[in-house]
Amino acid sequence: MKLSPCQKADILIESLPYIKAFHNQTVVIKYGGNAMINNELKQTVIKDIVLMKYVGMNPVVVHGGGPEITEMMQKLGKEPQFIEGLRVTDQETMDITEMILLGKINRQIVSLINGHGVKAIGISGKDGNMILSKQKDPKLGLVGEIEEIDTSLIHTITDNGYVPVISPIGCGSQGETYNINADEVAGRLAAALGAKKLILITDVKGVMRDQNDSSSIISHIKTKEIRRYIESEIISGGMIPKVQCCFDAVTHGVERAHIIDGRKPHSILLEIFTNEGIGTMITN
Ligand SMILES: Nc1ncnc2c1ncn2[C@@H]1O[C@H](COP(=O)(O)OP(=O)(O)O)[C@@H](O)[C@H]1O
Ligand SMILES: CC(=O)N[C@@H](CCC(=O)OP(=O)(O)O)C(=O)O
Repeated sequence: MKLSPCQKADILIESLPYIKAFHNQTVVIKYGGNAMINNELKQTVIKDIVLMKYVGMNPVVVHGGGPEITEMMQKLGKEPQFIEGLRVTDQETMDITEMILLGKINRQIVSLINGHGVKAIGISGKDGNMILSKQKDPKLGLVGEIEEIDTSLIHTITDNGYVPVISPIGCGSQGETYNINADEVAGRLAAALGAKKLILITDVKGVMRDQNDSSSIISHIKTKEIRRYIESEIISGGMIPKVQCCFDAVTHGVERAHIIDGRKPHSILLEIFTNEGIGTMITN
């Protein structure tokens, strides 16, 4: 369907209230590894982030990369093991994780954003001692739990017009390196930055009552309902850290958190610039 110039102008005008509401506001976007399925879709996600920056918003990107870490571990003959969605991380796994997240995926996202004329800077939670962490549970090895986030480096980056791209790696008080679930980093960071919105991009339509039935999507969840959904096992596996991080964010001042489908082209724009919204919205 080809739009007339007037129809195109109408669409732009429709987005005006959203552009106004989000002007100078921080939006934390967590780009999950499962949603990085092909280069074309990656480009649409990146273009949405670039557009947000050009229209005056302040996007902060936290990326995952679980599937690529798993692939590299298997190539190197290591069997990945997860407990409640978290990767059991020995020293060798930590080295692989840092190499893939910061050395590969972070660099790729930075290059893609830079390619559109917006300047991005890639960092991990170790830079500037940003994400101070401690061991979460000895049985998980070097998996980190966030103790404190120092947002001063992010402010320095954004105040100078750059888009920060953050790998979910934390530092211990004695210089240790920790592997942190990217959803957890995004939720805590959104709260620490006082973000207006947190958007988690994944590879399902949102939270569904029945995972095999995409029409069963739950479009709005209130924080007080989350526990019931987890206890009744409607929400399980990798969706648990996601809703928990949304809970953390919206109970610490973030207005809304959204779980949306990165397989749908321009899902971020649909979420921010249209009335309908997509995926699952979580509010307090
Ligand atoms: N109620 C639910 N609705 C949708 N997905 C769910 C639900 N409960 C569990 N899941 C699982 O959560 C997964 C998303 O988490 P995860 O694989 O960790 O994504 P990501 O790599 O984007 O962080 C889905 O692929 C699905 O298998
Ligand atoms: C402790 C832990 O599990 N860390 C994650 C970090 C990457 C991540 O969270 O990636 P996704 O968002 O793509 O799942 C991992 O090692 O896979």
